Amino acid sequence: MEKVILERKDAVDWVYRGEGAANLVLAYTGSSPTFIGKVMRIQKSQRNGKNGVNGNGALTTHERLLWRENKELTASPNREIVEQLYVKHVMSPLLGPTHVDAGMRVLVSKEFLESVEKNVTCQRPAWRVDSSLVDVNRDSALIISDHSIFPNGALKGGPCITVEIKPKCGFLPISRFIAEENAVKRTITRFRMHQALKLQKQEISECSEYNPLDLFSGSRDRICKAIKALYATPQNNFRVFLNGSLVFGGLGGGTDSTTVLVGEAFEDALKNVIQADNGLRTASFIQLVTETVYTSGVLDQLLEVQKLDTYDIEGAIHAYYNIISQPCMVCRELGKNKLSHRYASLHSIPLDESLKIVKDYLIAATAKDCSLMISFRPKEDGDLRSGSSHNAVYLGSTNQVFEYKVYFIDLDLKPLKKMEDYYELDKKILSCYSVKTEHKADAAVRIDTHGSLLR
Ligand SMILES: O=P(O)(O)O[C@@H]1[C@@H](OP(=O)(O)O)[C@H](OP(=O)(O)O)[C@H](O)[C@H](OP(=O)(O)O)[C@H]1OP(=O)(O)O
Ligand SMILES: Nc1ncnc2c1ncn2[C@@H]1O[C@H](COP(=O)(O)OP(=O)(O)OP(=O)(O)O)[C@@H](O)[C@H]1O
Ligand SMILES: [Zn+2]
Repeated sequence: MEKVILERKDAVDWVYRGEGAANLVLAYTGSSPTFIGKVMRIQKSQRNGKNGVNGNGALTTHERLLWRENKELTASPNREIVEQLYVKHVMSPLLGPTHVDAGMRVLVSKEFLESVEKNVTCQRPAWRVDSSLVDVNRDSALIISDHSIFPNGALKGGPCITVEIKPKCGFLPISRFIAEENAVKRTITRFRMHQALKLQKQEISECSEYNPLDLFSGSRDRICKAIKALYATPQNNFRVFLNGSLVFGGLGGGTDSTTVLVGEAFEDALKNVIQADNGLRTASFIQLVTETVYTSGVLDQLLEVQKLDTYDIEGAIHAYYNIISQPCMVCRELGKNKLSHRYASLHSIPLDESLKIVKDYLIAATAKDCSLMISFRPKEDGDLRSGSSHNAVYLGSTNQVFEYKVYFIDLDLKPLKKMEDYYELDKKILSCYSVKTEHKADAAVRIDTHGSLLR
């Protein structure tokens, strides 16, 4: 960890970049070489007093058991160090170290955090301010490379455009532990079903047409379809930054927040990057992102990690109860139901096996929730051979070559306790989706009856 301690006076150098449910991210505007080209990720606390299930402490006893093979994690004195080491020792080897920056921790004083909080409040979305605030009781924050610029600064080496994508789960589960009445999970993506629940809860105003299976398909056409859908309904799955400033998508995470620069304004923002006539740049940009996702193959690696979830929550939840040595609440509920014997086998497996099932499930959960940031800058010599540490991609429509880099962000460790929430949310998503499809089926029958009557 850096020996410096950031004090109140240092807060002015850090400006609001964005946030998610759990963290606030700031960009550096000062002149210290240690921080140039970096962002700071600060943990937040929830105003309702519940700090989610993440908590502030180190690993719980059961989590220590779960991660016992990762000595670095179990030896960590607090959650912040655990989080950083989880990225470094668990996620980075799985996703490829060239795509992950685990960051470095820096000490911060309470006054620094209080000052940062005060400075950025007016830029945060009101609903985020209402629900969370900077946790001023932490004594460190994470310093990570700013993935929305290239390492040598914002503008040196030409303009940089970055797309941030939160792809979510890219496969359909096939676990034999999925109950028959939930078979829809095998054919409809979790993303699509979750959209119905989010719509019902008014978290979004319309359902996205984005299909994660397209993005992960490995087919150029389907990847392009996915990017177009993300552009049409960005929610919290798609953002674009120009030289580190947000130019498209919602500010502050969340699913349906303010969209900045649409249509012509976005076309305009692209003008120094994409050499096409006005009105044609957005289409070329979508092509560039498509081509890069396709040729980089970076999502193949992510999909492999997501697929560590082989049991689905309907299977993994039983292993969870084995680990915490408590009566399985799920089997208890299913008690009188004849289906419960399906899960009996899971309660007689060795502890090691339960630990592996749940550990893999949680690693997969991280991979299903992370985002990737892909940055581009035009390559002046037009040479596809790299010549630098970055890869290059050719954009046919404008005859340009771009250097690009890909990084994963938000690779947080999911707390063990969240298994129960995962099970409950899965039930909610399914029940909301089933009600919706039943309504549709009813309506179809009514139309049909009506139609038949008219014939
Ligand atoms: O459960 P999901 O799929 O809704 O994912 C949650 C995300 O919702 P999303 O559907 O992507 O809008 C959610 O994102 P938002 O807050 O909606 O932007 C978080 O990423 C949450 O993770 P954590 O609790 O901060 O560790 C995510 O929780 P995890 O399931 O990854 O633990
Ligand atoms: N290394 C980085 N470089 C540039 N921008 C970043 C970086 N890390 C995060 N950001 C920006 O900050 C936003 C919030 O960060 P992050 O996703 O880590 O927050 P979170 O609270 O963990 O999110 P979630 O709601 O998914 O839990 C991101 O959506 C991204 O726009
Ligand atoms: Zn059970």
